[in-house]
Amino acid sequence: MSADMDFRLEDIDDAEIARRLSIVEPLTDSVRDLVDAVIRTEVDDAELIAARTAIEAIVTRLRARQKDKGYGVAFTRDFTGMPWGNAATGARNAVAPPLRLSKVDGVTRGDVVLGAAYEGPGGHVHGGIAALLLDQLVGETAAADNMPSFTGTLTVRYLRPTPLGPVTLTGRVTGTEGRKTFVHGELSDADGVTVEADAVMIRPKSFPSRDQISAAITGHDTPTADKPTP
Ligand SMILES: CCCCCCCCCCCC(=O)SCCNC(=O)CCNC(=O)[C@H](O)C(C)(C)COP(=O)(O)OP(=O)(O)OC[C@H]1O[C@@H](n2cnc3c(N)ncnc32)[C@H](O)[C@@H]1OP(=O)(O)O
Repeated sequence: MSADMDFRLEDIDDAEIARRLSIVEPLTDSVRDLVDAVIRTEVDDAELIAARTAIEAIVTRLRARQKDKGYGVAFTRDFTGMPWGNAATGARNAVAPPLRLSKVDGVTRGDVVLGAAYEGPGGHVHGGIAALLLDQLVGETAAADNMPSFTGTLTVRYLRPTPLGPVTLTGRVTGTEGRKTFVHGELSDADGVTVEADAVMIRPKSFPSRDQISAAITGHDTPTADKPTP
């Protein structure tokens, strides 16, 4: 991970974050609903074509103003991260299931319902989706002070198929060694663990420090990442 990662300042407070989320999260939910409806609908071809026309009109409206590339990661001045485009948990990303992870007493945990959009084997969760969620889980578990580590190695064991429906994710740090953090993660259904993962998370030597990022987003410097982190 290098210096050209997209960090930027959003000079807003918690109330403004909440206000923005109150607008975009329902929009993202509606798009998830749309994806689910397209998969499961049994309406006739004329209805499908009419739906496509309506969706294309909405896409044109949204593209009236848009970013050049991805959403990037915005930070407030007090270093609250807003990774709203994130593929696993982004608040503006309808590809991501509506997963929110939180850390309590060293255990990261989250609950989410995986519907038709996440199917692999019939009626069951796609293995890549399980790996995606576990990767995010181990990432957030290893993150300290909102500074991410990156996945070096992720070993995933599929113990039994995971039925579509509600699942729980739990992760905990099992050890640290220099810039490496070892994390164990589990994805479970109501009957227990279906997929487990062990990860080596690494704080890259070329990653800018929190101070460098802070300076970059407030316009005093750029996160050149020349100086290795200790
Ligand atoms: C808003 C807030 C959000 C906060 C929350 C954000 C959550 C985001 C979660 C998403 C997680 C992701 O998907 S991250 C994206 C997927 N991952 C990536 O793209 C990573 C790509 N790879 C890299 O960038 C790099 O290769 C690194 C960072 C993995 C390692 O680079 P490095 O820093 O130069 O490492 P290096 O000095 O060579 O090695 C350091 C130590 O790690 C070991 N090591 C090196 N590579 C590996 C490896 N792949 N697997 C295991 N171990 C490794 C070495 O043997 C050494 O051990 P020793 O000699 O010290 O014992």
